[in-house]
Amino acid sequence: MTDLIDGKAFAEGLRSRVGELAAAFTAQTGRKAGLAVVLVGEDPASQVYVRNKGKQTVACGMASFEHKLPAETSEADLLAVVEALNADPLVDGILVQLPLPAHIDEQKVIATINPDKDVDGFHVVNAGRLAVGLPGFVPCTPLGCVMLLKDRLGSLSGLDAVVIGRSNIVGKPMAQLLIAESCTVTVAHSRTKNLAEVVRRADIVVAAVGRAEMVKGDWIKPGATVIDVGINRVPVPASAGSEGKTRLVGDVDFASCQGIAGAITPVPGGVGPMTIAVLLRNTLVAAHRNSGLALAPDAI
Ligand SMILES: NC(=O)C1=CN([C@@H]2O[C@H](COP(=O)(O)OP(=O)(O)OC[C@H]3O[C@@H](n4cnc5c(N)ncnc54)[C@H](OP(=O)(O)O)[C@@H]3O)[C@@H](O)[C@H]2O)C=CC1
Ligand SMILES: Nc1nc(=O)c2c([nH]1)NC[C@@H]1CN(c3ccc(C(=O)N[C@@H](CCC(=O)O)C(=O)O)cc3)C=[N+]21
Repeated sequence: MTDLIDGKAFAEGLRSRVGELAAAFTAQTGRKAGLAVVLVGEDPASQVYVRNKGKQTVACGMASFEHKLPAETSEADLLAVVEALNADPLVDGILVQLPLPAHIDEQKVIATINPDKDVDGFHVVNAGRLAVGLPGFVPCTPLGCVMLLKDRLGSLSGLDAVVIGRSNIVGKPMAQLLIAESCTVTVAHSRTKNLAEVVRRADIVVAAVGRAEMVKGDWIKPGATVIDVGINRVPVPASAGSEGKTRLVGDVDFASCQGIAGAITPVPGGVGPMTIAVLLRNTLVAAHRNSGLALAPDAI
């Protein structure tokens, strides 16, 4: 039997702990922890994310500041918005939605965010801290994946992990976190030879590819734990009344993994909700640090 890893339920629990600590923060400081989200243009994936995030930030007792800028916004204007947020004492965390329009240099924008407000963990300072094992902000999606893995498996020590994807926001930090958990980590990507065979060695498979249902059940070692990071919107197969409708699927072919994987995250309801819950957690950690308040490392 393949167990379902209920990211939605786990994320709800995480958000309720964040909510309690956010209320305590407000009682102590007389203000709410604040998260600013900057969205440039109308990328559909980012819009899904912003919609869920805004609601959940407020539901956790934190302040949400949304800055929606037109797609034609210049790089200089965006950098000025980020600098204003860096200087704003009510803003603890800053998230600039990626991808940005092609005329804006993403690295330049990320480099402008104060690393102490970089709740996405994308700034080179935080990437470097993660690489050398210093405390800092860790990217939300991979951290959420590790939380689910540890909840399911306990210690990850000595397990073989294959991460498919090597992006700066998911694949690379995911590999760093799994190394820190003492997994033996393989990072696969578009040039990997015999991908199915590589994946078949893994006790843990993390798919972050951006290709709908690419990873098949017969690539999975029986009993392996499968974490599907993919968020792909695909058309519903043609039938009466379904014209123009879409649904979300992951990078893993969920149906063919049934009866083979030991456990698997669904899409939706798996990693996506964890990303937002960890973002709120990181914002609360930032609020404490930026106010000089202590927060036990294992408090959330
Ligand atoms: N659930 C969540 O909260 C989040 C979900 N996502 C989703 O996760 C997925 C990955 O996102 P992201 O890392 O930003 O994507 P990127 O497009 O930045 O990276 C994709 C990676 O997959 C690799 N890849 C592409 N095609 C293949 C292939 N055929 N075989 C093996 N590897 C391949 C690429 O290799 P190469 O480097 O060689 O090009 C690249 O390293 C997407 O579906 C995205 O929507 C992203 C962020 C958050
Ligand atoms: N700076 C930055 N940081 C990000 O973390 C970031 C980003 N930019 N750009 C876009 C991607 C994508 N991403 C998602 C997070 C949650 C869901 C999510 O909540 N998904 C729900 C489904 C939502 C629905 O029903 O449509 C789920 O999987 O259950 C989706 C997508 C974060 N990203």
